[in-house]
Amino acid sequence: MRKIYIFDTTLRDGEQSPGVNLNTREKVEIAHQLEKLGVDRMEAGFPAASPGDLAAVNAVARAVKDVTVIGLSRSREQDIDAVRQALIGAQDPCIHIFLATSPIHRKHKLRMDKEQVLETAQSALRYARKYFSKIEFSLEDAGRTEYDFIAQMVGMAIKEGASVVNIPDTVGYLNPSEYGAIFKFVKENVPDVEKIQLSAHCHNDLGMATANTLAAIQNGADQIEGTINGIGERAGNTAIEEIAMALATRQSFFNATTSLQLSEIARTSRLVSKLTGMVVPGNKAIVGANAFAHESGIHQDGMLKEKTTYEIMTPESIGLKESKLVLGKHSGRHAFREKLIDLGYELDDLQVNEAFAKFKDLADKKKEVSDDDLLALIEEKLVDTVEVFKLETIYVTYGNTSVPTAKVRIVKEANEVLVEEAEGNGSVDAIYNAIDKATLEEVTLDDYSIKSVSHGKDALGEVHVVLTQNGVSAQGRGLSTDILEASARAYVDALNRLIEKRVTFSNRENVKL
Ligand SMILES: CC(=O)SCCNC(=O)CCNC(=O)[C@H](O)C(C)(C)COP(=O)(O)OP(=O)(O)OC[C@H]1O[C@@H](n2cnc3c(N)ncnc32)[C@H](O)[C@@H]1OP(=O)(O)O
Ligand SMILES: CC(C)C(=O)C(=O)O
Repeated sequence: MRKIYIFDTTLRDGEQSPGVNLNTREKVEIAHQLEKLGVDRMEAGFPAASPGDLAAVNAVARAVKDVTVIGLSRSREQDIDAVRQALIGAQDPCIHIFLATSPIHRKHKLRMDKEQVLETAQSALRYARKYFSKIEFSLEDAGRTEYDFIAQMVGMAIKEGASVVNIPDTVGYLNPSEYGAIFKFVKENVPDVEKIQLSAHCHNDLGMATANTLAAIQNGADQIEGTINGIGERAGNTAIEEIAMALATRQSFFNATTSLQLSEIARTSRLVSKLTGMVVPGNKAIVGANAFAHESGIHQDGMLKEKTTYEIMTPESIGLKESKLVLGKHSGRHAFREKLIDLGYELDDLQVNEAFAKFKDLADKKKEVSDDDLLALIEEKLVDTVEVFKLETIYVTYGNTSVPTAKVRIVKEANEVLVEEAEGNGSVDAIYNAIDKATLEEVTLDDYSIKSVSHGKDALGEVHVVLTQNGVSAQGRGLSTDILEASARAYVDALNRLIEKRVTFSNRENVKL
């Protein structure tokens, strides 16, 4: 199996993401983690960019031991000197020199013709060769460069002592068959190409960075360049974790592997996200929060029966603990029952069905149903109370300059419909006055408390009330994503419990008689 060398440029091209600025301490922390991940080479920065970056590259060079540390340089002596200074103390230093080769860059940016580009790169390589035994040369914007000029530039770089030649798709313009074809062409047409390693470096402007990099591997690339989480200039670079997992998951197809410790991927991704401030989208391949999460009932059922139905790789392989079955409105009974078992509840079919119906109602109102929401629902369901009064609807009008009013519709003993309206000194007071009017129960409210069961704006609110009637007290509990509805439910629940107590007491007295 072919080994593909991993050139990580999180600390250079990744840092070129707008808004990202890593200080020396942060660069060193990421570098240590990249070393644990097992990258072969790491580009620590662009030393000529600023004294701060030069110092940071130097700190990385001194900090890591088992990785080649690289500094980027234009084809200019002053940049090469900055890399020399930055890599003092590195165990295995390497300079990365680049020059653009495409007609657009030649004409508008460099204002050079082909001959000048060739000579500028040649003299930079000659100068660098005096100080570095390892040199990578990049043909910036190779993706839009004429084939014959690519061949000429690669041939020159080989002659001038480059050990790696990189053929970047700098602006993410190519598709996989076009990018792969360049590698095939170079392999077949450039003399002595076997003396060097060929490298792929892709950008994600059209979302094809990973596909293009894999195409390069299939066509002979020895090294791939990329960043953790795919961060980088504009739409970013090839995500290293995607290449590593594609090669690992489809090993027999690509017949290529890396030396990465795959189980360090998740940790590395989290660290890079934290220190760069670049949040990983939930649906990002491999490292997004949803990459191993399943929400829909049919998928969850499949996962519970056999994980390979919906997972082509395991979360453990990238260092995560386990897959997640997220309960939401698309979930089914299998996953719901499994979650209840996890939470310590073994319910019979009837109880599961009742709780499931309540859960679906809640899931229609909430994006995700948390464990706390479920516990609250289940515990409410498990206590059987006789429902003399059942709250059907409430309607509240409130304005800070008007008197709050509430209208309730309550069904008594499953057949009598009670509808009443009342005012109050607040919305909850108006609701409670309307319930009193409808039920004709005379009670005093001894306690009212409210708390949030879960987090966020759509959290379930839980209201507790204590009602007293003729010296007998009962508490009630109401749950809803709306606190007024939770308040009404708690009140009606307490009324039902009071009535239950009343019936129990009178039965006891009858027995005594
Ligand atoms: C594809 C890539 O990702 S390449 C890396 C991109 N990264 C960066 O640019 C980050 C670091 N850059 C910087 O800090 C600054 O651009 C510096 C310090 C390198 C240079 O700053 P300045 O001297 O002010 O030049 P500025 O950035 O405005 O212009 C770039 C100059 O370099 C030239 N240039 C661009 N690429 C190269 C190259 N590979 N080799 C030689 N010269 C180059 C441009 O033609 C331009 O030259 P000019 O001033 O004669 O017109
Ligand atoms: C310096 C080179 C390799 C680069 O970053 C690019 O072409 O995107």
